Amino acid sequence: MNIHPAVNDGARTGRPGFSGGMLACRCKDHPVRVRIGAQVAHNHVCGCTRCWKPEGAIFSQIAVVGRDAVEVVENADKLDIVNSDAPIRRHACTGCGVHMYGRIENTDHPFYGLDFVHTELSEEDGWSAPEFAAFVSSIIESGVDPQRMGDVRARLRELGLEPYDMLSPPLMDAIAAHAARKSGKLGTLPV
Ligand SMILES: N[C@@H](CCC(=O)N[C@@H](CS)C(=O)NCC(=O)O)C(=O)O
Ligand SMILES: [Zn+2]
Ligand SMILES: [Zn+2]
Repeated sequence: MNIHPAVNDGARTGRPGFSGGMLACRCKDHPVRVRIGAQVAHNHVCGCTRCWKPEGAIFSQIAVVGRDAVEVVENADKLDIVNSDAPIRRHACTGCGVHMYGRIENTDHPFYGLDFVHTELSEEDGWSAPEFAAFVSSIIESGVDPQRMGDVRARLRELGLEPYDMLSPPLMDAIAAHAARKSGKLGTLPV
């Protein structure tokens, strides 16, 4: 089962002190290069239909990093936004189709300030390893037989990637806290 090449044989662990590296698209000529000037956080595999996946993989692998740490350093003219209406504007290479970074422009979005990147596009070792599996049920929308979902979730658990049908509890909590902060209810209900 090809969950994702970066995790199929067990994911590499991140290196303490690692502070970023270079991403490159898959074009042989004039590849787009994006410098990431920090370690990523919340690395995970995502089963949604919108995130870029390598050929044959059921999931993408995606992490976040502060937008100030993301800089396109070569062939920026090859980038185009996949869907400007999506909350995450995925900047993809028009040559090879790889998504180089996803950016949120809505300052009210709970994750504003964070960009989404695929660390597998880097040759460096040391990026934080994927920690969980998000949007797992969404793989059905890509064509996976619903009857295979038990096996997929079992395989994810075997790989140490707890499956969630949206995001992990810390990220879901961050989204809810953002909403509660806006409504003025944050922390007002004692438990
Ligand atoms: N079931 C939908 C889920 C799409 C979705 O909500 N994806 C999440 C995870 S990447 C998201 O935050 N999307 C925002 C966006 O695509 O801009 C699909 O697979 O297309
Ligand atoms: Zn390319
Ligand atoms: Zn996704």
